[in-house]
Amino acid sequence: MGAQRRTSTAGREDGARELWASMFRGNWLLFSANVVLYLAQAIITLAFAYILKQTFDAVAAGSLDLLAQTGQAVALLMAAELATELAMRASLPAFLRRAVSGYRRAVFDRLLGKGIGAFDGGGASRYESALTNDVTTIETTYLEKIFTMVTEVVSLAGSVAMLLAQSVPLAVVAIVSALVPLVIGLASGGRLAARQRVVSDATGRFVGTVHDLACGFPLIKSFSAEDAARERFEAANGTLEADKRLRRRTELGIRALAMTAQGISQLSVMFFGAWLALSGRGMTVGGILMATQLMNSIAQPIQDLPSIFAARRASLGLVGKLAQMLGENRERMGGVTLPATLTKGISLSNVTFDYDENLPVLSGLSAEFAAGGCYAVVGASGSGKSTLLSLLMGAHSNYGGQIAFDGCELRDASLESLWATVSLVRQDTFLFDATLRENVTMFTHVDAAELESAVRRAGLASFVAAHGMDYPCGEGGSNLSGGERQRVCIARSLLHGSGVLLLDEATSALDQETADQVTRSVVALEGTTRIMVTHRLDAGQLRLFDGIVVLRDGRVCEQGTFDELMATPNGYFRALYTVGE
Ligand SMILES: Nc1ncnc2c1ncn2[C@@H]1O[C@H](COP(=O)(O)OP(=O)(O)OP(=O)(O)O)[C@@H](O)[C@H]1O
Repeated sequence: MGAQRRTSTAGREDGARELWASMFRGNWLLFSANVVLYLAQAIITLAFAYILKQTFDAVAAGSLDLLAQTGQAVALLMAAELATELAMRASLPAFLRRAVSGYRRAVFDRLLGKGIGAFDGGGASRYESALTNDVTTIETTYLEKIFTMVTEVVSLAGSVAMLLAQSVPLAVVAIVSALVPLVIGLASGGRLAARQRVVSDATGRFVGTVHDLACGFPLIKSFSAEDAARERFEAANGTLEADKRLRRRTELGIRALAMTAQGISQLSVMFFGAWLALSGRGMTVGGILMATQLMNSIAQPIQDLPSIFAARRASLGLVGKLAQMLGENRERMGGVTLPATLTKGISLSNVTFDYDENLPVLSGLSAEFAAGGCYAVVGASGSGKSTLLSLLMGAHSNYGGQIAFDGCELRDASLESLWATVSLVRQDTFLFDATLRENVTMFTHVDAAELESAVRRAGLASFVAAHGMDYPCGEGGSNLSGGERQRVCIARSLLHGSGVLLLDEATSALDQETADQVTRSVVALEGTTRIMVTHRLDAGQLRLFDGIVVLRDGRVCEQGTFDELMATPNGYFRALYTVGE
Protein backbone atom coordinates (compact mmCIF):
# COMPACT_ATOMS: atom_id res chain seq x y z
CA MET A 1 0.00 0.00 0.00
CA GLY A 2 2.79 2.38 1.01
CA ALA A 3 4.76 1.45 -2.12
CA GLN A 4 1.64 2.02 -4.22
CA ARG A 5 1.19 5.48 -2.71
CA ARG A 6 4.86 6.31 -3.34
CA THR A 7 4.47 5.22 -6.99
CA SER A 8 1.39 7.36 -7.47
CA THR A 9 3.12 10.36 -5.82
CA ALA A 10 6.10 9.85 -8.12
CA GLY A 11 3.72 9.59 -11.10
CA ARG A 12 2.02 12.81 -10.07
CA GLU A 13 5.37 14.58 -9.71
CA ASP A 14 6.44 13.33 -13.15
CA GLY A 15 3.14 14.56 -14.57
CA ALA A 16 3.59 17.98 -12.95
CA ARG A 17 7.18 18.18 -14.23
CA GLU A 18 6.00 17.32 -17.74
CA LEU A 19 3.30 20.02 -17.64
CA TRP A 20 5.78 22.54 -16.29
CA ALA A 21 8.24 21.64 -19.08
CA SER A 22 5.51 22.22 -21.70
CA MET A 23 5.70 25.97 -20.94
CA PHE A 24 9.35 26.05 -21.92
CA ARG A 25 9.48 23.50 -24.77
CA GLY A 26 10.55 25.31 -27.98
CA ASN A 27 10.59 28.49 -25.91
CA TRP A 28 14.11 28.45 -24.46
CA LEU A 29 15.47 31.04 -26.87
CA LEU A 30 12.80 33.58 -25.91
CA PHE A 31 13.22 32.62 -22.26
CA SER A 32 16.98 33.22 -22.45
CA ALA A 33 16.47 36.50 -24.33
CA ASN A 34 14.17 37.71 -21.55
CA VAL A 35 16.59 36.60 -18.83
CA VAL A 36 19.38 38.56 -20.56
CA LEU A 37 17.18 41.66 -20.94
CA TYR A 38 16.00 41.61 -17.32
CA LEU A 39 19.58 41.01 -16.22
CA ALA A 40 20.69 44.02 -18.27
CA GLN A 41 17.96 46.09 -16.65
CA ALA A 42 19.19 45.16 -13.17
CA ILE A 43 22.78 45.98 -14.09
CA ILE A 44 21.73 49.37 -15.52
CA THR A 45 19.94 50.21 -12.26
CA LEU A 46 23.05 49.30 -10.26
CA ALA A 47 25.20 51.35 -12.60
CA PHE A 48 22.96 54.40 -12.00
CA ALA A 49 23.61 54.06 -8.26
CA TYR A 50 27.35 53.93 -8.87
CA ILE A 51 27.15 57.02 -11.12
CA LEU A 52 25.28 58.86 -8.37
CA LYS A 53 28.21 58.17 -6.05
CA GLN A 54 30.71 59.32 -8.69
CA THR A 55 28.73 62.54 -9.31
CA PHE A 56 28.64 63.54 -5.65
CA ASP A 57 32.25 62.52 -5.09
CA ALA A 58 33.16 64.66 -8.15
CA VAL A 59 31.26 67.59 -6.62
CA ALA A 60 33.03 67.05 -3.28
CA ALA A 61 36.41 66.88 -5.09
CA GLY A 62 35.50 69.88 -7.33
CA SER A 63 36.44 67.90 -10.49
CA LEU A 64 34.63 69.11 -13.65
CA ASP A 65 36.29 66.39 -15.79
CA LEU A 66 34.89 63.65 -13.59
CA LEU A 67 31.49 65.33 -13.76
CA ALA A 68 31.64 65.42 -17.59
CA GLN A 69 32.59 61.72 -17.69
CA THR A 70 29.67 60.77 -15.45
CA GLY A 71 27.35 62.85 -17.69
CA GLN A 72 28.42 60.77 -20.72
CA ALA A 73 27.97 57.56 -18.77
CA VAL A 74 24.43 58.64 -17.74
CA ALA A 75 23.53 59.32 -21.42
CA LEU A 76 24.84 55.90 -22.44
CA LEU A 77 22.95 54.16 -19.64
CA MET A 78 19.72 55.92 -20.56
CA ALA A 79 20.09 54.79 -24.18
CA ALA A 80 20.78 51.24 -23.02
CA GLU A 81 17.73 51.32 -20.75
CA LEU A 82 15.48 52.50 -23.60
CA ALA A 83 16.81 49.77 -25.92
CA THR A 84 16.24 47.13 -23.21
CA GLU A 85 12.66 48.29 -22.62
CA LEU A 86 11.90 48.20 -26.36
CA ALA A 87 13.36 44.71 -26.76
CA MET A 88 11.34 43.48 -23.75
CA ARG A 89 8.19 44.81 -25.34
CA ALA A 90 8.67 42.27 -28.11
CA SER A 91 10.20 39.34 -26.25
CA LEU A 92 8.07 39.10 -23.09
CA PRO A 93 4.65 38.84 -24.79
CA ALA A 94 6.13 36.35 -27.31
CA PHE A 95 7.49 34.17 -24.49
CA LEU A 96 4.19 34.29 -22.56
CA ARG A 97 2.16 33.45 -25.67
CA ARG A 98 4.21 30.34 -26.36
CA ALA A 99 4.37 29.28 -22.72
CA VAL A 100 0.63 29.56 -22.06
CA SER A 101 -0.51 28.01 -25.33
CA GLY A 102 2.10 25.21 -24.93
CA TYR A 103 0.83 24.49 -21.42
CA ARG A 104 -2.82 24.45 -22.52
CA ARG A 105 -1.93 22.21 -25.48
CA ALA A 106 -0.11 19.75 -23.20
CA VAL A 107 -3.08 19.68 -20.80
CA PHE A 108 -5.55 19.10 -23.63
CA ASP A 109 -3.41 16.33 -25.15
CA ARG A 110 -3.32 14.57 -21.80
CA LEU A 111 -7.04 15.14 -21.41
CA LEU A 112 -7.61 13.37 -24.72
CA GLY A 113 -5.59 10.45 -23.36
CA LYS A 114 -8.07 9.86 -20.52
CA GLY A 115 -10.48 6.96 -20.47
CA ILE A 116 -13.89 7.07 -22.15
CA GLY A 117 -15.54 6.95 -18.72
CA ALA A 118 -13.39 9.77 -17.31
CA PHE A 119 -16.33 12.15 -16.90
CA ASP A 120 -18.96 9.55 -15.97
CA GLY A 121 -19.08 10.93 -12.46
CA GLY A 122 -18.98 14.58 -13.63
CA GLY A 123 -15.98 16.82 -12.99
CA ALA A 124 -15.74 18.51 -16.40
CA SER A 125 -15.99 21.95 -14.78
CA ARG A 126 -12.81 21.26 -12.79
CA TYR A 127 -10.98 21.16 -16.12
CA GLU A 128 -12.83 24.19 -17.48
CA SER A 129 -11.64 26.13 -14.47
CA ALA A 130 -8.11 24.68 -14.60
CA LEU A 131 -7.76 25.73 -18.26
CA THR A 132 -9.11 29.25 -17.70
CA ASN A 133 -8.83 30.70 -14.17
CA ASP A 134 -5.85 28.62 -13.06
CA VAL A 135 -3.95 29.35 -16.27
CA THR A 136 -4.44 33.10 -15.69
CA THR A 137 -3.12 32.69 -12.15
CA ILE A 138 -0.10 30.72 -13.40
CA GLU A 139 0.55 33.36 -16.09
CA THR A 140 0.39 36.35 -13.78
CA THR A 141 1.91 34.94 -10.61
CA TYR A 142 4.52 32.60 -12.04
CA LEU A 143 5.43 33.15 -15.69
CA GLU A 144 5.40 36.93 -15.65
CA LYS A 145 7.26 36.95 -12.34
CA ILE A 146 10.14 34.66 -13.34
CA PHE A 147 11.94 37.57 -14.99
CA THR A 148 11.05 40.02 -12.23
CA MET A 149 12.68 37.49 -9.98
CA VAL A 150 15.84 37.55 -12.13
CA THR A 151 15.99 41.36 -11.93
CA GLU A 152 15.37 41.38 -8.23
CA VAL A 153 17.81 38.62 -7.33
CA VAL A 154 20.54 40.29 -9.42
CA SER A 155 19.68 43.72 -7.95
CA LEU A 156 19.84 42.29 -4.47
CA ALA A 157 23.13 40.43 -5.04
CA GLY A 158 24.70 43.32 -6.98
CA SER A 159 23.67 45.89 -4.37
CA VAL A 160 25.10 43.77 -1.58
CA ALA A 161 28.35 43.30 -3.57
CA MET A 162 28.62 47.06 -4.14
CA LEU A 163 27.95 47.73 -0.47
CA LEU A 164 30.63 45.16 0.43
CA ALA A 165 33.08 47.04 -1.79
CA GLN A 166 32.06 50.28 -0.08
CA SER A 167 32.04 49.05 3.52
CA VAL A 168 32.02 45.49 4.86
CA PRO A 169 30.18 46.30 8.14
CA LEU A 170 27.51 48.22 6.20
CA ALA A 171 27.05 45.28 3.84
CA VAL A 172 26.74 42.88 6.80
CA VAL A 173 23.97 45.01 8.32
CA ALA A 174 22.18 45.07 4.94
CA ILE A 175 22.48 41.27 4.44
CA VAL A 176 21.30 40.37 7.93
CA SER A 177 18.29 42.66 7.75
CA ALA A 178 17.49 41.37 4.23
CA LEU A 179 17.49 37.72 5.28
CA VAL A 180 14.54 38.00 7.66
CA PRO A 181 11.81 38.86 5.09
CA LEU A 182 13.23 36.29 2.67
CA VAL A 183 12.91 33.55 5.28
CA ILE A 184 9.36 34.74 6.06
CA GLY A 185 8.43 34.41 2.36
CA LEU A 186 9.93 30.97 1.96
CA ALA A 187 8.33 29.71 5.15
CA SER A 188 4.87 31.07 4.31
CA GLY A 189 4.93 29.83 0.68
CA GLY A 190 3.39 26.49 1.69
CA ARG A 191 0.46 28.19 3.42
CA LEU A 192 -0.26 30.37 0.41
CA ALA A 193 0.01 27.34 -1.92
CA ALA A 194 -2.58 25.49 0.20
CA ARG A 195 -4.92 28.52 0.12
CA GLN A 196 -4.46 28.82 -3.65
CA ARG A 197 -5.46 25.18 -4.15
CA VAL A 198 -8.59 25.69 -2.04
CA VAL A 199 -9.50 28.75 -4.17
CA SER A 200 -8.87 26.77 -7.35
CA ASP A 201 -11.21 23.97 -6.14
CA ALA A 202 -13.89 26.48 -5.16
CA THR A 203 -13.57 28.16 -8.59
CA GLY A 204 -14.11 24.78 -10.26
CA ARG A 205 -17.27 24.22 -8.19
CA PHE A 206 -18.48 27.77 -8.94
CA VAL A 207 -17.97 27.25 -12.71
CA GLY A 208 -19.89 23.95 -12.41
CA THR A 209 -22.78 25.62 -10.57
CA VAL A 210 -23.02 28.45 -13.13
CA HIS A 211 -22.91 25.88 -15.93
CA ASP A 212 -25.69 23.86 -14.26
CA LEU A 213 -27.87 26.92 -13.67
CA ALA A 214 -27.39 28.17 -17.24
CA CYS A 215 -28.24 24.75 -18.72
CA GLY A 216 -31.19 24.29 -16.38
CA PHE A 217 -32.50 27.84 -16.91
CA PRO A 218 -35.74 26.86 -18.70
CA LEU A 219 -36.41 24.33 -15.92
CA ILE A 220 -35.78 26.95 -13.23
CA LYS A 221 -38.22 29.35 -14.92
CA SER A 222 -40.94 26.80 -15.57
CA PHE A 223 -40.81 25.45 -12.00
CA SER A 224 -40.51 28.99 -10.54
CA ALA A 225 -37.35 27.80 -8.82
CA GLU A 226 -35.61 31.19 -8.92
CA ASP A 227 -35.19 31.26 -5.12
CA ALA A 228 -33.57 27.84 -5.05
CA ALA A 229 -31.37 28.83 -8.00
CA ARG A 230 -30.33 32.03 -6.22
CA GLU A 231 -29.56 29.99 -3.08
CA ARG A 232 -27.37 27.54 -5.00
CA PHE A 233 -25.62 30.41 -6.76
CA GLU A 234 -25.08 32.27 -3.51
CA ALA A 235 -23.68 29.18 -1.78
CA ALA A 236 -21.08 28.66 -4.52
CA ASN A 237 -20.43 32.40 -4.84
CA GLY A 238 -20.08 32.86 -1.07
CA THR A 239 -17.72 29.90 -0.64
CA LEU A 240 -15.52 31.05 -3.51
CA GLU A 241 -15.26 34.59 -2.20
CA ALA A 242 -14.71 33.41 1.38
CA ASP A 243 -11.84 31.19 0.19
CA LYS A 244 -10.44 34.04 -1.92
CA ARG A 245 -10.64 36.35 1.09
CA LEU A 246 -8.53 33.91 3.12
CA ARG A 247 -6.00 33.70 0.29
CA ARG A 248 -5.81 37.50 0.00
CA ARG A 249 -5.40 37.79 3.77
CA THR A 250 -2.50 35.33 3.65
CA GLU A 251 -0.97 37.25 0.73
CA LEU A 252 -1.36 40.59 2.49
CA GLY A 253 -0.06 39.13 5.75
CA ILE A 254 3.11 37.96 4.01
CA ARG A 255 3.41 41.35 2.33
CA ALA A 256 2.90 43.28 5.57
CA LEU A 257 5.61 41.25 7.32
CA ALA A 258 7.94 41.77 4.37
CA MET A 259 7.30 45.53 4.26
CA THR A 260 7.92 45.96 7.97
CA ALA A 261 11.16 44.05 7.67
CA GLN A 262 12.07 46.17 4.63
CA GLY A 263 11.51 49.45 6.50
CA ILE A 264 13.63 48.26 9.39
CA SER A 265 16.46 47.16 7.12
CA GLN A 266 16.40 50.40 5.09
CA LEU A 267 16.59 52.57 8.20
CA SER A 268 19.30 50.37 9.74
CA VAL A 269 21.55 50.79 6.68
CA MET A 270 20.96 54.57 6.46
CA PHE A 271 21.71 55.24 10.12
CA PHE A 272 24.63 52.84 10.17
CA GLY A 273 26.10 54.53 7.00
CA ALA A 274 25.69 57.95 8.62
CA TRP A 275 27.39 56.70 11.79
CA LEU A 276 30.30 55.32 9.72
CA ALA A 277 30.71 58.72 7.99
CA LEU A 278 30.44 60.72 11.22
CA SER A 279 32.89 58.45 13.06
CA GLY A 280 35.43 58.84 10.24
CA ARG A 281 35.35 55.20 9.10
CA GLY A 282 35.98 55.89 5.38
CA MET A 283 32.39 56.64 4.31
CA THR A 284 31.99 59.52 1.82
CA VAL A 285 28.84 61.57 1.10
CA GLY A 286 28.71 59.91 -2.32
CA GLY A 287 29.03 56.56 -0.52
CA ILE A 288 26.04 57.32 1.74
CA LEU A 289 23.97 58.45 -1.25
CA MET A 290 24.94 55.32 -3.18
CA ALA A 291 24.08 53.15 -0.16
CA THR A 292 20.72 54.94 0.13
CA GLN A 293 20.09 54.43 -3.57
CA LEU A 294 21.18 50.79 -3.39
CA MET A 295 18.82 50.23 -0.51
CA ASN A 296 16.00 50.73 -3.04
CA SER A 297 17.49 47.90 -5.06
CA ILE A 298 17.68 45.83 -1.90
CA ALA A 299 14.37 46.98 -0.45
CA GLN A 300 12.31 46.23 -3.56
CA PRO A 301 13.43 42.60 -3.81
CA ILE A 302 13.06 42.22 -0.04
CA GLN A 303 9.50 43.46 -0.40
CA ASP A 304 8.67 41.48 -3.54
CA LEU A 305 10.68 38.28 -3.40
CA PRO A 306 8.84 36.65 -0.49
CA SER A 307 5.45 37.07 -2.16
CA ILE A 308 6.90 36.11 -5.56
CA PHE A 309 8.38 32.91 -4.07
CA ALA A 310 5.11 32.18 -2.30
CA ALA A 311 2.98 32.88 -5.40
CA ARG A 312 5.37 30.81 -7.53
CA ARG A 313 4.95 27.89 -5.14
CA ALA A 314 1.17 28.39 -5.23
CA SER A 315 1.18 28.37 -9.04
CA LEU A 316 3.28 25.23 -9.16
CA GLY A 317 0.73 23.77 -6.73
CA LEU A 318 -1.95 24.40 -9.36
CA VAL A 319 0.16 22.64 -11.99
CA GLY A 320 0.55 19.73 -9.55
CA LYS A 321 -3.19 19.62 -8.87
CA LEU A 322 -3.96 19.51 -12.58
CA ALA A 323 -1.31 16.81 -13.13
CA GLN A 324 -3.02 14.76 -10.44
CA MET A 325 -6.44 15.22 -12.07
CA LEU A 326 -5.00 14.29 -15.45
CA GLY A 327 -3.40 11.21 -13.94
CA GLU A 328 -6.81 9.85 -12.91
CA ASN A 329 -8.78 7.60 -15.32
CA ARG A 330 -5.80 7.21 -17.65
CA GLU A 331 -6.16 4.70 -20.43
CA ARG A 332 -5.01 1.20 -19.69
CA MET A 333 -3.78 -0.19 -22.96
CA GLY A 334 -3.76 -3.77 -24.01
CA GLY A 335 -1.86 -4.59 -27.15
CA VAL A 336 -4.31 -6.92 -28.91
CA THR A 337 -6.08 -5.54 -31.98
CA LEU A 338 -9.73 -6.52 -32.21
CA PRO A 339 -11.16 -7.51 -35.60
CA ALA A 340 -13.22 -4.74 -37.25
CA THR A 341 -16.11 -7.20 -37.65
CA LEU A 342 -16.70 -9.99 -35.15
CA THR A 343 -17.01 -13.57 -36.32
CA LYS A 344 -17.86 -15.28 -32.99
CA GLY A 345 -19.45 -12.54 -30.91
CA ILE A 346 -19.34 -11.05 -27.44
CA SER A 347 -19.35 -13.24 -24.39
CA LEU A 348 -19.78 -12.03 -20.81
CA SER A 349 -19.06 -14.47 -18.05
CA ASN A 350 -19.84 -13.81 -14.41
CA VAL A 351 -19.16 -10.07 -14.75
CA THR A 352 -19.17 -8.02 -11.56
CA PHE A 353 -18.78 -4.26 -11.29
CA ASP A 354 -19.43 -1.40 -8.88
CA TYR A 355 -18.88 2.37 -8.92
CA ASP A 356 -18.83 2.39 -5.15
CA GLU A 357 -17.41 -0.58 -3.22
CA ASN A 358 -20.53 -1.04 -1.11
CA LEU A 359 -23.05 -0.91 -3.96
CA PRO A 360 -22.59 -3.67 -6.54
CA VAL A 361 -24.15 -2.72 -9.88
CA LEU A 362 -23.40 -5.86 -11.89
CA SER A 363 -23.25 -8.99 -9.79
CA GLY A 364 -22.36 -12.05 -11.83
CA LEU A 365 -23.77 -11.09 -15.21
CA SER A 366 -23.38 -13.71 -17.96
CA ALA A 367 -24.67 -13.30 -21.52
CA GLU A 368 -23.82 -14.26 -25.10
CA PHE A 369 -24.28 -11.96 -28.10
CA ALA A 370 -23.67 -13.83 -31.36
CA ALA A 371 -21.73 -12.04 -34.11
CA GLY A 372 -24.07 -10.23 -36.48
CA GLY A 373 -27.03 -10.63 -34.10
CA CYS A 374 -29.40 -7.92 -33.01
CA TYR A 375 -30.29 -7.88 -29.30
CA ALA A 376 -32.47 -5.83 -27.02
CA VAL A 377 -31.45 -5.35 -23.38
CA VAL A 378 -34.37 -4.59 -21.09
CA GLY A 379 -34.88 -4.33 -17.35
CA ALA A 380 -36.10 -2.04 -14.62
CA SER A 381 -34.47 1.33 -14.07
CA GLY A 382 -31.13 0.96 -12.29
CA SER A 383 -30.74 -2.72 -13.20
CA GLY A 384 -27.38 -1.99 -14.88
CA LYS A 385 -28.22 -1.74 -18.60
CA SER A 386 -26.21 1.43 -19.32
CA THR A 387 -23.37 0.18 -17.14
CA LEU A 388 -23.22 -2.99 -19.24
CA LEU A 389 -22.84 -0.87 -22.41
CA SER A 390 -20.20 1.34 -20.72
CA LEU A 391 -18.15 -1.74 -19.92
CA LEU A 392 -18.45 -2.92 -23.53
CA MET A 393 -17.07 0.50 -24.58
CA GLY A 394 -14.02 -0.04 -22.37
CA ALA A 395 -14.98 2.75 -19.97
CA HIS A 396 -13.88 0.79 -16.91
CA SER A 397 -11.33 -1.99 -16.69
CA ASN A 398 -11.81 -2.74 -12.98
CA TYR A 399 -14.59 -5.29 -13.48
CA GLY A 400 -14.58 -8.89 -12.30
CA GLY A 401 -15.21 -11.89 -14.54
CA GLN A 402 -14.58 -11.97 -18.28
CA ILE A 403 -15.76 -9.95 -21.24
CA ALA A 404 -14.53 -11.43 -24.52
CA PHE A 405 -14.80 -10.02 -28.04
CA ASP A 406 -14.26 -12.95 -30.43
CA GLY A 407 -12.50 -14.74 -27.58
CA CYS A 408 -10.19 -11.79 -26.80
CA GLU A 409 -10.46 -10.47 -23.24
CA LEU A 410 -11.45 -6.80 -23.32
CA ARG A 411 -8.69 -5.80 -20.88
CA ASP A 412 -6.08 -7.13 -23.34
CA ALA A 413 -7.52 -5.26 -26.33
CA SER A 414 -6.06 -1.98 -27.51
CA LEU A 415 -8.63 0.71 -26.88
CA GLU A 416 -8.07 2.26 -30.31
CA SER A 417 -9.09 -1.00 -31.96
CA LEU A 418 -12.02 -1.37 -29.52
CA TRP A 419 -13.37 2.06 -30.47
CA ALA A 420 -12.82 1.32 -34.16
CA THR A 421 -14.95 -1.81 -33.68
CA VAL A 422 -17.57 -0.59 -31.24
CA SER A 423 -19.63 2.56 -31.39
CA LEU A 424 -22.21 3.85 -28.94
CA VAL A 425 -25.29 5.99 -29.49
CA ARG A 426 -26.48 7.35 -26.17
CA GLN A 427 -29.71 8.83 -24.98
CA ASP A 428 -27.98 12.11 -24.08
CA THR A 429 -26.86 13.01 -27.56
CA PHE A 430 -23.93 15.31 -28.07
CA LEU A 431 -23.71 17.57 -31.10
CA PHE A 432 -20.98 20.08 -31.92
CA ASP A 433 -21.83 23.67 -32.83
CA ALA A 434 -21.10 22.81 -36.47
CA THR A 435 -22.93 21.82 -39.64
CA LEU A 436 -25.07 18.72 -40.00
CA ARG A 437 -22.45 17.25 -42.35
CA GLU A 438 -19.63 17.84 -39.85
CA ASN A 439 -21.68 16.34 -37.04
CA VAL A 440 -22.42 13.20 -39.03
CA THR A 441 -18.93 12.78 -40.52
CA MET A 442 -17.17 13.92 -37.33
CA PHE A 443 -15.16 16.40 -39.40
CA THR A 444 -13.69 13.74 -41.73
CA HIS A 445 -13.95 13.35 -45.50
CA VAL A 446 -16.22 10.48 -46.43
CA ASP A 447 -17.65 8.99 -49.56
CA ALA A 448 -20.79 10.93 -50.59
CA ALA A 449 -22.77 7.71 -51.30
CA GLU A 450 -21.91 6.28 -47.85
CA LEU A 451 -22.93 9.55 -46.22
CA GLU A 452 -26.21 9.58 -48.11
CA SER A 453 -26.89 5.96 -47.12
CA ALA A 454 -26.20 6.60 -43.41
CA VAL A 455 -28.42 9.69 -43.43
CA ARG A 456 -31.23 7.77 -45.15
CA ARG A 457 -31.02 4.73 -42.86
CA ALA A 458 -31.10 6.97 -39.78
CA GLY A 459 -34.35 8.54 -41.02
CA LEU A 460 -32.82 11.94 -41.76
CA ALA A 461 -33.44 12.02 -45.54
CA SER A 462 -36.45 14.34 -45.46
CA PHE A 463 -34.73 16.75 -43.05
CA VAL A 464 -31.68 16.91 -45.31
CA ALA A 465 -33.91 17.42 -48.37
CA ALA A 466 -35.51 20.42 -46.64
CA HIS A 467 -32.43 22.01 -45.00
CA GLY A 468 -29.34 20.58 -46.68
CA MET A 469 -26.22 19.05 -45.15
CA ASP A 470 -24.73 22.47 -44.34
CA TYR A 471 -27.53 23.22 -41.88
CA PRO A 472 -25.97 24.71 -38.68
CA CYS A 473 -26.87 22.48 -35.72
CA GLY A 474 -26.22 25.21 -33.11
CA GLU A 475 -24.63 24.90 -29.67
CA GLY A 476 -25.29 21.37 -28.38
CA GLY A 477 -27.60 20.83 -31.40
CA SER A 478 -30.01 23.53 -30.20
CA ASN A 479 -31.32 24.12 -33.76
CA LEU A 480 -32.61 20.52 -33.96
CA SER A 481 -35.43 18.70 -32.20
CA GLY A 482 -34.58 15.93 -29.72
CA GLY A 483 -35.52 13.26 -32.26
CA GLU A 484 -33.46 14.90 -35.00
CA ARG A 485 -30.47 15.07 -32.68
CA GLN A 486 -30.74 11.35 -31.98
CA ARG A 487 -31.02 10.58 -35.69
CA VAL A 488 -27.85 12.60 -36.36
CA CYS A 489 -26.04 10.51 -33.75
CA ILE A 490 -27.37 7.28 -35.23
CA ALA A 491 -26.27 8.40 -38.73
CA ARG A 492 -22.83 9.19 -37.26
CA SER A 493 -22.51 5.66 -35.88
CA LEU A 494 -23.86 4.01 -39.02
CA LEU A 495 -21.30 5.94 -41.06
CA HIS A 496 -18.55 4.96 -38.64
CA GLY A 497 -19.32 1.46 -39.94
CA SER A 498 -18.77 -0.21 -36.57
CA GLY A 499 -18.70 -3.98 -36.27
CA VAL A 500 -20.56 -3.58 -32.99
CA LEU A 501 -23.25 -0.96 -32.55
CA LEU A 502 -24.46 -0.19 -29.03
CA LEU A 503 -27.59 1.91 -28.60
CA ASP A 504 -28.54 3.22 -25.17
CA GLU A 505 -32.16 4.39 -25.26
CA ALA A 506 -31.29 5.83 -28.67
CA THR A 507 -34.90 6.00 -29.80
CA SER A 508 -36.41 7.18 -26.54
CA ALA A 509 -36.98 10.77 -27.76
CA LEU A 510 -38.49 9.73 -31.08
CA ASP A 511 -42.16 9.44 -31.86
CA GLN A 512 -43.51 5.91 -32.24
CA GLU A 513 -43.33 5.96 -36.02
CA THR A 514 -39.75 7.28 -36.25
CA ALA A 515 -38.63 4.99 -33.41
CA ASP A 516 -40.06 2.07 -35.39
CA GLN A 517 -38.28 3.27 -38.52
CA VAL A 518 -34.93 3.66 -36.74
CA THR A 519 -35.25 0.32 -34.94
CA ARG A 520 -36.06 -1.35 -38.27
CA SER A 521 -33.00 0.24 -39.90
CA VAL A 522 -30.83 -0.94 -37.01
CA VAL A 523 -32.32 -4.45 -37.25
CA ALA A 524 -31.78 -4.42 -41.03
CA LEU A 525 -28.05 -3.64 -40.72
CA GLU A 526 -26.03 -6.60 -41.90
CA GLY A 527 -22.66 -7.77 -40.62
CA THR A 528 -22.99 -5.68 -37.43
CA THR A 529 -23.53 -6.97 -33.93
CA ARG A 530 -26.16 -4.72 -32.36
CA ILE A 531 -27.13 -4.36 -28.72
CA MET A 532 -29.93 -1.96 -27.99
CA VAL A 533 -30.91 -0.93 -24.47
CA THR A 534 -34.55 0.02 -24.53
CA HIS A 535 -37.37 0.97 -22.23
CA ARG A 536 -39.87 0.69 -25.05
CA LEU A 537 -41.63 -2.59 -24.38
CA ASP A 538 -43.41 -2.65 -27.68
CA ALA A 539 -44.24 -6.10 -29.03
CA GLY A 540 -43.92 -4.99 -32.68
CA GLN A 541 -40.41 -3.71 -32.08
CA LEU A 542 -39.21 -6.38 -29.65
CA ARG A 543 -40.23 -9.17 -32.05
CA LEU A 544 -37.66 -7.80 -34.54
CA PHE A 545 -34.73 -8.72 -32.30
CA ASP A 546 -32.83 -12.02 -32.44
CA GLY A 547 -32.86 -12.10 -28.68
CA ILE A 548 -33.89 -10.14 -25.63
CA VAL A 549 -31.61 -10.03 -22.59
CA VAL A 550 -33.51 -9.24 -19.41
CA LEU A 551 -31.55 -7.68 -16.53
CA ARG A 552 -32.61 -7.73 -12.93
CA ASP A 553 -30.39 -6.40 -10.10
CA GLY A 554 -27.23 -6.57 -12.20
CA ARG A 555 -27.78 -10.12 -13.48
CA VAL A 556 -29.33 -11.65 -16.56
CA CYS A 557 -32.50 -13.22 -15.26
CA GLU A 558 -34.00 -14.29 -18.59
CA GLN A 559 -32.93 -14.45 -22.20
CA GLY A 560 -34.81 -15.45 -25.38
CA THR A 561 -36.97 -14.16 -28.20
CA PHE A 562 -40.03 -12.09 -27.42
CA ASP A 563 -42.38 -15.03 -27.92
CA GLU A 564 -40.23 -17.39 -25.84
CA LEU A 565 -40.11 -14.91 -22.98
CA MET A 566 -43.82 -14.22 -23.15
CA ALA A 567 -44.47 -17.95 -23.06
CA THR A 568 -42.62 -18.32 -19.74
CA PRO A 569 -45.23 -18.61 -16.99
CA ASN A 570 -44.57 -16.16 -14.11
CA GLY A 571 -41.58 -14.84 -16.07
CA TYR A 572 -40.03 -11.50 -15.05
CA PHE A 573 -40.09 -10.13 -18.60
CA ARG A 574 -43.73 -11.12 -19.01
CA ALA A 575 -44.51 -9.23 -15.81
CA LEU A 576 -42.54 -6.16 -16.96
CA TYR A 577 -44.30 -6.25 -20.32
CA THR A 578 -47.72 -6.59 -18.78
CA VAL A 579 -47.08 -3.66 -16.38
CA GLY A 580 -45.68 -1.63 -19.31
CA GLU A 581 -48.85 -2.18 -21.28
N1 LIG B 1 -21.10 7.14 -12.77
C1 LIG B 1 -21.76 6.53 -11.78
N2 LIG B 1 -21.32 6.63 -10.53
C2 LIG B 1 -21.95 6.00 -9.50
N3 LIG B 1 -23.04 5.23 -9.64
C3 LIG B 1 -23.54 5.09 -10.87
C4 LIG B 1 -22.93 5.73 -12.00
N4 LIG B 1 -23.66 5.39 -13.12
C5 LIG B 1 -24.65 4.59 -12.69
N5 LIG B 1 -24.60 4.40 -11.36
C6 LIG B 1 -25.49 3.56 -10.55
O1 LIG B 1 -25.43 2.25 -11.09
C7 LIG B 1 -26.72 1.65 -11.09
C8 LIG B 1 -27.07 1.17 -12.49
O2 LIG B 1 -27.14 2.29 -13.32
P1 LIG B 1 -27.41 2.14 -14.89
O3 LIG B 1 -27.39 3.50 -15.46
O4 LIG B 1 -26.47 1.14 -15.44
O5 LIG B 1 -28.87 1.54 -14.88
P2 LIG B 1 -29.92 1.41 -16.05
O6 LIG B 1 -30.46 0.03 -15.98
O7 LIG B 1 -29.31 1.82 -17.35
O8 LIG B 1 -30.98 2.47 -15.60
P3 LIG B 1 -32.01 3.33 -16.47
O9 LIG B 1 -32.92 2.37 -17.14
O10 LIG B 1 -32.71 4.14 -15.45
O11 LIG B 1 -31.20 4.16 -17.41
C9 LIG B 1 -27.69 2.70 -10.59
O12 LIG B 1 -27.96 2.39 -9.25
C10 LIG B 1 -26.92 4.00 -10.67
O13 LIG B 1 -27.27 4.85 -9.64
